[in-house]
Amino acid sequence: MREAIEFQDVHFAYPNRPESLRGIDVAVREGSKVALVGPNGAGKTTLLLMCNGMLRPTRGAVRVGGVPVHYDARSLREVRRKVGLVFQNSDAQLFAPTVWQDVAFGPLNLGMEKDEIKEAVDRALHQVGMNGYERRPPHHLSGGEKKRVAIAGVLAMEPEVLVFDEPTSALDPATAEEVMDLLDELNHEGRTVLLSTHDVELAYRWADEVVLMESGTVLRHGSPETIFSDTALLHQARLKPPAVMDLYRELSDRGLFNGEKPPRSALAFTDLVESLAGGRRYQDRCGTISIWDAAGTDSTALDTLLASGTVARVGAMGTRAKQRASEEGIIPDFTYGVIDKCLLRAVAGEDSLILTAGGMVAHTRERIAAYAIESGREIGVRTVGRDPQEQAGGETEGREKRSNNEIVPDHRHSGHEDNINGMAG
Ligand SMILES: Nc1ncnc2c1ncn2[C@@H]1O[C@H](COP(=O)(O)OP(=O)(O)OP(=O)(O)O)[C@@H](O)[C@H]1O
Repeated sequence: MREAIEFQDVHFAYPNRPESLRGIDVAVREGSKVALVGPNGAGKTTLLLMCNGMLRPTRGAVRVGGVPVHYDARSLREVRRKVGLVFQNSDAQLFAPTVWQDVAFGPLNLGMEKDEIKEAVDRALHQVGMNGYERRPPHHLSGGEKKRVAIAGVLAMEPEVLVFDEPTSALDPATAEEVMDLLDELNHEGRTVLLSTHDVELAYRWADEVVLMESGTVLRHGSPETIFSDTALLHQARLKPPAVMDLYRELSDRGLFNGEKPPRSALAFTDLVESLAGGRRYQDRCGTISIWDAAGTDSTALDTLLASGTVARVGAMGTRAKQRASEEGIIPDFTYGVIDKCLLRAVAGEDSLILTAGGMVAHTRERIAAYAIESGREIGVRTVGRDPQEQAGGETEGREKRSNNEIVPDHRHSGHEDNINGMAG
């Protein structure tokens, strides 16, 4: 796999200051999700500003897509087309009088034709769920909305790599999770995502790879499990372990675990505890997860499923799905960590429905199927309106009987958000 961005022995000092970066060697693989983690002043922002040539190393080299950045106007234009940078503070990024003008700024600068600009802006606003806000002044938006517009401004230039400095800082927990969902969506579309954060919970469950920085150096680059299970390393970086890792370690110290891989989510943690407690205690029969493609126009099959009363919980995953849920009058129970939450419900014997769109439909099916195989559970999965119920290995008997005895949940009028749970993955 190619490297999206490479830093080779990168040093950097702000004028009249000691070095903020002291020999950084890091490669970010194409298509990966990488978190730069470290305490205040570690050099995360400084390193991110190198990704699209906003800062130039005082020594060393930066390569984007295998090509060294040369810092002349042509090379910088090329790099900025490939790498989109979203600042920590959206107010520093948004300056035009309207949302539309703000998002159009990048494409305009790239010299796109009028029609192309319109198409790029519409597409980007749609992607982040901010269509309808075109005429609004950005400074009148909420923090979460500003962040989405800032992301749209970058997406309008169709970059291959997205770089976010502290994407969730100053956002409330639910908005932060929704922004992370959006980042996942963008990654599933094939983009590399690199972000900086102090939030160890976020980095632990989200990232494929973690780069731990301290005092302008990389202390370690590795898997989230390796980095967050190393107490001495975290101590050196003045960070604390994620809650799920803390629990895992305490239980390990009491001899309850025996070298199992540390879990990264509530789902994985629950499975681990259950297996050590002697296997399944309840509900041999798992629920079915139905998936509805929110990009589709026909909602007849969705109406039929909801009217059947078999769906105990509904999750909406991704911007398009959340918009569509609102248009259909559905109030979702889960709006983040949706697949894991529906898998947890399925294991407890409940049927659920996931609204999602585009490439996320296939991803959701794959993730459910992979979990069913991994856990040896018979979890039903089907795409609403497309295929009959499939069983990831199991029988369906008893399903209707159980649902007939349940109170029919009405997702079009009620529903609730789960409490924010730092462990939900
Ligand atoms: N514009 C600047 N001028 C001078 N020094 C700076 C500037 N920006 C950052 N620094 C210094 O560079 C070092 C690294 O700062 P940087 O902002 O990159 O760290 P960080 O890991 O992103 O920190 P934080 O998590 O607090 O945002 C710090 O010592 C900081 O004081």
